[in-house]
Amino acid sequence: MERLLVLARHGQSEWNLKNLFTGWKDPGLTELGVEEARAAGRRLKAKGVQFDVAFTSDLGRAQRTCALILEELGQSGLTTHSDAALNERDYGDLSGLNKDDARAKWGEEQVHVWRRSYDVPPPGGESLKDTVARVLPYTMREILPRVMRGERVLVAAHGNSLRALVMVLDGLTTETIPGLELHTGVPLVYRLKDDTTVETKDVLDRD
Ligand SMILES: O=C(O)[C@@H](CO)OP(=O)(O)O
Repeated sequence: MERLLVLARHGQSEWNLKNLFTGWKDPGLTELGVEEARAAGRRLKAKGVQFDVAFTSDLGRAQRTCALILEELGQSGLTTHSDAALNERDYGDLSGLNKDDARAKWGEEQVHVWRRSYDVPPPGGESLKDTVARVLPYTMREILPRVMRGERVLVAAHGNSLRALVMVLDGLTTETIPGLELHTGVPLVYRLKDDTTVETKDVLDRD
């Protein structure tokens, strides 16, 4: 039995392009972001991938990416569950601020810690640990059981909400997770063993 789980970060958003902290704000995709999402769908199609169900967040950039991937696969209208549990990490008071301005104000190191550390939240926002605390229970309850009974699952979400999942799947630690970056529109194709550990992982990177 194939236990297929594909994770895809949304395509470039308007605030990614402007280098703004986004979190729970809800900007749309740029034209490049739309193309990134379609290209991700085409790369999955070239691998012969089809899905039985999809999951995404309550934010439009992820939902649109999910729909564009499915459209490229000829699977528009596939059952898709949206849930805030898969939302990007909340950047709190940093939301809407320019990342370079933030570095100038608080320093490179502090901004890197807020962006990539495990347990240090940005002011008024969520740490990755806080994000794991909502992504993981939802995944264990709603997504993993489907994968384990052979449903082919797509999860179209966000850089940090997917880092929460990749941390667990790849066995990363609080020391190694800061080094993990997920790129826009690059699907991670996981096949799991019957004990839920990872059998294979393919990164369908841009050519
Ligand atoms: O601003 C955000 O919400 C995230 C993802 O775009 O940014 P970062 O990669 O800096 O965590």
